[in-house]
Amino acid sequence: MLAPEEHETVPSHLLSEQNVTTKDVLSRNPIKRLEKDVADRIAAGEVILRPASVVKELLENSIDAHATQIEVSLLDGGLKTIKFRDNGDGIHPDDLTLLCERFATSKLTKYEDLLSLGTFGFRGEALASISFVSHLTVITMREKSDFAYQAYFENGQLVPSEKLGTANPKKCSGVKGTTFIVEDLFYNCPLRKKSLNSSKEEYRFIIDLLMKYSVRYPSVSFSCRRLENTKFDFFTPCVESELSSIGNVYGKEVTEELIEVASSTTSWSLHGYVTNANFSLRRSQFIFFVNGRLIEWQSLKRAISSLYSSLLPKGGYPFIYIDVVIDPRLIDVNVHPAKRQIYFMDEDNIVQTLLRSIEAKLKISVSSRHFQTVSLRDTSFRENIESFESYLEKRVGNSQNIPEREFDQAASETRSSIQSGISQTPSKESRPYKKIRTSIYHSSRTLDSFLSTPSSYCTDRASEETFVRQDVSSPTSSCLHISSTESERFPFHDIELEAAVDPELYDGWSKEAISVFATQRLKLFERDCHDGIKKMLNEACFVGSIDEDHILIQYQTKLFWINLTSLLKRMFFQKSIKTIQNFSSVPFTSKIPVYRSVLLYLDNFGEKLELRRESHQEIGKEICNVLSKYRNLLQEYFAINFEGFLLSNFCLTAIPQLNEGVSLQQLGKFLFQLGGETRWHDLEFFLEDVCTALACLFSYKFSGLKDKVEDTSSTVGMEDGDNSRWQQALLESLRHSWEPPKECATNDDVIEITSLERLYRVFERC
Ligand SMILES: Nc1ncnc2c1ncn2[C@@H]1O[C@H](COP(=O)(O)OP(=O)(O)OP(=O)(O)O)[C@@H](O)[C@H]1O
Repeated sequence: MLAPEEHETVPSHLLSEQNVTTKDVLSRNPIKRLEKDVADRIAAGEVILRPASVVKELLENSIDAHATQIEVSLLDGGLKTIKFRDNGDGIHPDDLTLLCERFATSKLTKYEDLLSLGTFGFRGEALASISFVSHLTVITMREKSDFAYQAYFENGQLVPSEKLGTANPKKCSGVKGTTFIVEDLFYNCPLRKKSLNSSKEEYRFIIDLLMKYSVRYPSVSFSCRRLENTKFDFFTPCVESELSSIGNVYGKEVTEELIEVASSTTSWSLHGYVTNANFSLRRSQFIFFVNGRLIEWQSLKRAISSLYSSLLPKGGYPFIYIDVVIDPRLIDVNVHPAKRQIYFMDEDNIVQTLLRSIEAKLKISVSSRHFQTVSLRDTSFRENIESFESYLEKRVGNSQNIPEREFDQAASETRSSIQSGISQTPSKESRPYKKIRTSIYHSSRTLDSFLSTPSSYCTDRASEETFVRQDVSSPTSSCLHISSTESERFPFHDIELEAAVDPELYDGWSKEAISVFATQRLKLFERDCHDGIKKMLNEACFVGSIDEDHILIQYQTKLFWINLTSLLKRMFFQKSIKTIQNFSSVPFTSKIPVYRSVLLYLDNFGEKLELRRESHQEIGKEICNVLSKYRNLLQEYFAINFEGFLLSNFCLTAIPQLNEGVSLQQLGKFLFQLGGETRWHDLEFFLEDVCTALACLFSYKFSGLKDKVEDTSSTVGMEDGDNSRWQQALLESLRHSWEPPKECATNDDVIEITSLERLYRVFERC
């Protein structure tokens, strides 16, 4: 217990000036029980994260209820409505009262049942959670029953009949199975709703989930469509094997490249399919099932990724499907609210055995590999493998034109016609993945079929005085103004860009991991700091400009030749690392069209980069695709914002504030560098590459700098030339806190040209 006087030692920062007394600060908030509905809603938020979580829970219930057909229809990516129908066992009308009550289940009666669990469900939590965060309607009918029953639920309970003005549950017509209608998801959790992605992305997550389950459950037919459409966006017929299902869902091209792996012990067995070393995807696909349950198995994912990383080309990833059946007593499924992870007693053994098995099989394919590697001028550019996501898009887009099935009508003949329609329709898609690694820099393919060549787009650099700068005249505005001479240069038929990557792919990229990276790098900068150069830069005065990159400065009695551009890059790089996750975003008043900016840059500098003119459009398109795909990461960590999903309207809308402005001319280079040179697959590389691109962007002159320069006492021999004015302003930024590395003293960034003492000696000799 604290002595009374010890209470007075409250940290001063807790006391504001507004007459807050020590007593107020110490007044306690007593512990109270949360209201039941608040507690239930919080618990529900752990189980139901997004529309895809609802579909996952309902899907698992359907499989538990022996369904062989599952149909999902969505309005607004599931945010407005999820209609989910199965042809499973149905629910007994007597069970409807408890159906959505928390901890009410037909699958578990005592704790020990967990040790022999043969179902997905066991907690009696899923439907309750859904009913706490949405309006839920259930229509269900059991076999041989005369009626179906329709029931409305809210907050875990049947809505009282008086409130509805009709019986609840009430009898209605129907077919065997259960339909769930989930409306206005998160209507009472506005923050959660806000944090969700666009409905298009939420829709993708659901399709991705259905794809994975359809591989593991080939005897179940899955379909998904937008509620407003009659045609299915995704459909899988019942097939005999997982391999056929992979072919149907991910493409025959993948199945042709798969190797089967299998292994077993007395307590577990596994089998699966993995792609060989001659084949790669642009995005990894890991599908892990344990005892029929889809899980995230991070340790296995990491181990397999590192095995393939030495075999596949940079930017190439494998397709992995592994199904493990294990004695239920050796796992604990009750470790994650959304059941995405499980605890294994024999995990290391399983992982090691599987790795050995994959390695052995891969060795065979490596020895006969037919990978062609083209040496790239700029090796960090992505291969021209068609992207997995656009491939999915195509498959999803090429949906079968199947008439809508009514919810309340049995239509088995429709189903069989759907299935026969599918099996008879040969796949028209072009080969989705290319085995041959080619650089888009050197690709001879052009996009002329859908893009007109922007011959008039080549601009004279001198006339291209297009600058972006912060509005210094208005201190309240943090917007950048563009005075662009750009006009609509060329028409093109539009191309849809890739949407953002699945955030779950980057779940290892936690805020803590990024802070650790930044802290380590900053410590390194400190350790590697050249104190002499630091002091000199702080105190030196500008003497004159040598060229765009170099200046002369005077420090004490010495004259130094400085590579200003190189020092600025180092400084802005450090500043970027320091600010990761904390950048303030500076929006452009006019958005920057990404495709045209990159083309402008390539038209001017492509030759220097040894790029063929006819490949510029293709590179531009690929850069837009990559930036569009990783837009969420760039926004979250660097405040670099994009908008638009079409090539024509894809724009850069904001950049982080590292300096007071940037040159529009440099923006083209920046976008080219960001999209073409960032290594997205690894957290450290990603952070480093984006910081490098930002450093390059901000270390060049922009017109606003000229206005900022005044004659100061630190200026000697001021020249009128354009360079010297902005170089002086940039020299000022080098005086701020940063750590010039020791390397600057040896790599010609800082060279002592002469000193007063040496000059005296020369004069003396004269
Ligand atoms: N599609 C369905 N067909 C038949 N019965 C169902 C269906 N969905 C749910 N049920 C019944 O409703 C009960 C409650 O379902 P709920 O999803 O809330 O919990 P659970 O599946 O038992 O456990 P968990 O919360 O772990 O998923 C189930 O135990 C099952 O008896």
